[in-house]
Amino acid sequence: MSTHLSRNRAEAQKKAETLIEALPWFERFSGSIVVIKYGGNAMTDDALKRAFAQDIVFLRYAGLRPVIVHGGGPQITEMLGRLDIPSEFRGGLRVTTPEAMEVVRMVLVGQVGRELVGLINSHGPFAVGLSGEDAGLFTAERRTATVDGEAVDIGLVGDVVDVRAEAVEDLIDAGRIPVVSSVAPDVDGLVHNVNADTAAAALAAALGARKLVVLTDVEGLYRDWPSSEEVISVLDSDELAKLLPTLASGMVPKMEACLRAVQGGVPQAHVIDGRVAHSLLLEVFTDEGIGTMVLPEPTDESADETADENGDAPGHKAHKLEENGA
Ligand SMILES: Nc1ncnc2c1ncn2[C@@H]1O[C@H](COP(=O)(O)OP(=O)(O)O)[C@@H](O)[C@H]1O
Ligand SMILES: CC(=O)N[C@@H](CCC(=O)OP(=O)(O)O)C(=O)O
Repeated sequence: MSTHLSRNRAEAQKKAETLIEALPWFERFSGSIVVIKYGGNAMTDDALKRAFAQDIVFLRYAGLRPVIVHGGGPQITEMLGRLDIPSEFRGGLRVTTPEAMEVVRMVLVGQVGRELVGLINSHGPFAVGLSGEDAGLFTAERRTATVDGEAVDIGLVGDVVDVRAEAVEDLIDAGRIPVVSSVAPDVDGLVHNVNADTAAAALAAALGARKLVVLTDVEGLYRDWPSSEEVISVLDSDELAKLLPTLASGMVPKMEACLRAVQGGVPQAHVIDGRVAHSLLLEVFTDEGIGTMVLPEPTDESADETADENGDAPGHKAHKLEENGA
C-alpha cells in the first residue's frame, strides 16, 4: 500500500474514532431537552453565530431536543445609544424605563431572535421564534436589583413567576427548535424586560430539562475575578449560594440562574465560553470538561475542587456519566 493511501486511511480512522467517542453521550442525551442560553456578548461575531446555529442543528439531528433562550444586551445598548436613550445597569440588570422597554422588545424579538431563527433555518425548517408574551409562556413580576445589599428600583424589569410551557412543548413535539426572547407581561399585561439568564433557568426548570447550558464571553466562573482567571470547574448549589453575594456585573444573574435551575430540578447547569467555536458540541459530546458546572448536591468531586490548592481542575465529564445519569 502506498504511503499516501495509508495516511488517508489513518486520517479516516481518526475521524471514525472522534465520532465513536461521542457515542456514550448520544446514548445518554438522546431525547433529552437541553435549554441553551445564548448570550448577547457571545453573538457579536458572524462566524461564531453560524457555528452556534450548526451546533444547535447537530444536537437536533443527534436526537436531542434543544430549546434556545437568547440574550442581546450589547445589541440593546447599541440601539438605545443610536436613539439617544440613556441606559445603565444596576446589579447586572438594565434600568428599564417605558421608553427603553419599547427598544428592548423591538431588539430582542424583532432583531436578535429573528437573526437566530434565520441562521438555524438555513439548515432546514426547524426554528420558531416566540417570546414570553406568546401563549402565556412567561408571567413576569416587577423586581428590584440588589446594590450594596440594598434593594433598588430599576423600572420595568421582571422576574419570571409563572411558566406555561405548553407552547414550547408543542413545538418540541413537532420537531421544531423554539427560540425564545426574554420579554414577558405581568398579570396586567404590562410587558417587562427579563434578563435572559433568568428566563432560561425558569424555562429549563418548567420543561424538566436535562441540562441548562449558558454560553457567554468568558471561560466560565472565575474564582477571584478580575484578579485571577482560574475557572471553577464544578460547584454545588450550597457553594454557589455562598459565592453569589461576592460576584460582579453580568455574572450575578447568570449564576443566580444556574442556582435556580438546579434547585428547580435541572440535574446540571453549565456556563461555557461562547467565544470558542463549537463549545456547545464540546460540552455535550466530548470527554473534555469545559467551563463551570453547577450541580444540585455536593459531590466528592466538587469537594475535591474546593480543597484543591493547586488550582488543578478535574475533568467533570466522568462524574457526569457515572453519577448524574438520565
Ligand atoms: N467571577 C466572574 N467570572 C467570570 N466573569 C465575571 C465574573 N464576575 C463578573 N464577570 C463578568 O460577567 C461577564 C458576563 O456577563 P454578561 O456580560 O452579562 O454576559 P452575557 O451577555 O453572555 O449574558 C463577563 O464578561 C465578566 O466581565
Ligand atoms: C433586565 C435585563 O438586564 N435584561 C437584559 C435582557 C437581554 C439579556 O439578558 O442579554 P444578555 O444575555 O446578552 O446579557 C438587557 O436589557 O440587557
